[in-house]
Amino acid sequence: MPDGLDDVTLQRMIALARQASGSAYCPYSGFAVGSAVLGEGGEIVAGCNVENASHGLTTCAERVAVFGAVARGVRSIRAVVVFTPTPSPTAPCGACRQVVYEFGPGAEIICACDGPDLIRRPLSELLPDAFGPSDLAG
Ligand SMILES: O=c1ccn([C@H]2C[C@H](O)[C@@H](CO)O2)c(=O)[nH]1
Repeated sequence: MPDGLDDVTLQRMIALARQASGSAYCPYSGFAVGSAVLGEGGEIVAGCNVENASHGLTTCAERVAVFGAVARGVRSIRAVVVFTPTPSPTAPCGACRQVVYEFGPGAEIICACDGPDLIRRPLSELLPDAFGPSDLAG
């Protein structure tokens, strides 16, 4: 796996993402999501989904976590955990994959849930041939 995410850090990320899902503001969907982002220096920043009465302004947990990490100075993301309190794991939406790519093209994505299954994939598999900063360089 990219950058060898150790099990202690992974379990800590899952615990923080699970805790963050408890703060989700999701009165419209009832679908609570928590996320935890691991920065290059080992910092972990969590987020939850925040819905809005306009629906279109809803922000996913992963983006809340990424933006929170960036606001704390993180510029390189090693891994992202997505937690849903469901029997099987949920993969991140396309918009969140693109946002993670900006700061972590080599990141590992881990999808955890209340059941035993865990999805672990490099972002490069979830978002192949991605558009990114280098496409604007020329
Ligand atoms: O990867 C995902 C997918 C969905 N949601 C949120 C958005 C919305 O609040 C609810 C239902 O789509 O789940 C996330 O936070 N992350």
